[in-house]
Amino acid sequence: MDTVLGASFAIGLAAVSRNVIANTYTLAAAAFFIFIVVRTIAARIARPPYPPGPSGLPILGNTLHIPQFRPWLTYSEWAAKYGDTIHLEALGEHIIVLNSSRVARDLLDKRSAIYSDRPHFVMAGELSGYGAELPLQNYNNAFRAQRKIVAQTFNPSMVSRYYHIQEAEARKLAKSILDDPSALISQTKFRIASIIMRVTYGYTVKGEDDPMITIPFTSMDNFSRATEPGMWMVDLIPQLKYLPEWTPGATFLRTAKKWKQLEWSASWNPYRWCKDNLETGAALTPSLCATALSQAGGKLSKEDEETLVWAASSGLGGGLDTNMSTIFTFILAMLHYPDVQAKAQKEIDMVVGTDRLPSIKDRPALPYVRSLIAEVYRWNPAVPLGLPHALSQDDVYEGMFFPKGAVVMPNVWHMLHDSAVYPDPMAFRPERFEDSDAEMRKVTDLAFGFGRRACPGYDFAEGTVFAVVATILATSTVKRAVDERGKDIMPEVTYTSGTIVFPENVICSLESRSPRTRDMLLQAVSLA
Ligand code: HEM
Repeated sequence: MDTVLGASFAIGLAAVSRNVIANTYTLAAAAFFIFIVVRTIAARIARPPYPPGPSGLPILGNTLHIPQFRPWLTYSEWAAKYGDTIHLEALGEHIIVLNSSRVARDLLDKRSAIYSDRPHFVMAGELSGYGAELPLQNYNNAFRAQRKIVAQTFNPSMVSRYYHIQEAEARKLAKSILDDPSALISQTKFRIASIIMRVTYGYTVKGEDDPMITIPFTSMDNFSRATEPGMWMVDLIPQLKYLPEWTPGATFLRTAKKWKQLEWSASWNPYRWCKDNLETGAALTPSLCATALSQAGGKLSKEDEETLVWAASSGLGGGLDTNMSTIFTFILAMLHYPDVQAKAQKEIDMVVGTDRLPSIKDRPALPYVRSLIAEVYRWNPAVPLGLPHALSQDDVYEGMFFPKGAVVMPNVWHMLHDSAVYPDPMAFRPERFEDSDAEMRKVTDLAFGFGRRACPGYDFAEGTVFAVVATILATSTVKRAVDERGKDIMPEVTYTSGTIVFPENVICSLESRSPRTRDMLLQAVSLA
């Protein structure tokens, strides 16, 4: 009996203590939950509010609000409702859109010490190998070392050494479009790539199917796919990167591996060619790679060699599509605004004369052509939302809280279409600058990015764009192409979506301005 009582007592005691333990856990969990809620609310009360923006759904936040197609237009519309600074939150990621040049300057330029990081792309940056390249590189020592090399090669005092290369390719481009207008896109790509390969590796491209450019082209296409927003689940759930490659559904891992190998070849092949051909003299100087290698006597530490490889390969990545987009926008503008074209041609004829082709050194004497180019950058900037920056520590600006890690996107398109600054912003009007270089510079200061991440190829790009625009205007007139029924084709002013945008369906024909301009062009091409 005692044993039974004792056993029942023991069982009862055990039950009571299990209950007490269970209750204690429940209480502890509840207390912890309340602590987290109170702490979050307290933190929210203690810190200033986020900038205004559309209110989000629980958990998803603004995920469904984020525009995928030509997002700069939606953000531009939102500017009327939310103002210069818009806050969005998607699955815990904070996005800040800047809609005014004043705010972009205050943050991205003046506070660039903390606004110069890049967002983390798992698929593109980590898995596919593009994170080593300057445009995606985090704001760290590797970034500084690469950026120094690129800046040294393309700084304003260096760029005149490349003028003859830019002019020669511009002449070849004008002649090939004159001969075959349907080659506009392929020839522009080929000629711009030829300029960049020459000044980066001292390499002379052999033809449109030269693997030294076709491999980087494929790699750049892969890059666009790897950075496509919302395309890769692993960017939302980074832990997926730890899946074994054979896991069903993990094809992205195999794709990334292939892309990484190709990116590796795209970057190392031209570098190795340059290194192997320094002594033969085939790798020409001055050029980013050949000059750096010869200054180092052909011998670099492993770390310095990697820095050079990735710095060099950022030239095509940064310069190809941006230049192409700008040239196509110029063509589109000339089709829609023939009076602007005629006025620019008249200026070239008056200043340069009709006995020689314009050179990049003529730029200072051609204010209308400079204004026309500035208007191209303003009318339809190649990178309408800039490249996203990321914030490396918490910040407070005009009473608003910007959290560490936030992605900061300057809506350059909106800034350049602010009717208070640029009346009738959709019209192409170089006259709006009144020949003032300071006013033109306000445009390029936005179109080429901000602070410590601003485009290091700016001065060089200005040379290429000027050489192409001035050569085409001096020798030819951009006209509408004609379809098979003899009807003029006028491409609409519509653009693709994406980080770097292109006019859709750009098509034109070129007509020699005179037999004399045609002869001069042929002669320039045969000498080049
Ligand atoms: C019309 C031509 C060009 C335009 C409109 C343009 C525009 C831009 C823009 C908007 C950025 C982002 C800046 C930022 O993050 O705030 C950028 C970055 C960059 N550009 Fe350009 N660019 C052009 C030509 C070039 C050329 C010719 C090169 C090289 C030879 C180049 C190399 C780069 C590089 C390496 C970066 C990344 C810089 C970094 O992340 O620190 N760009 N460019």
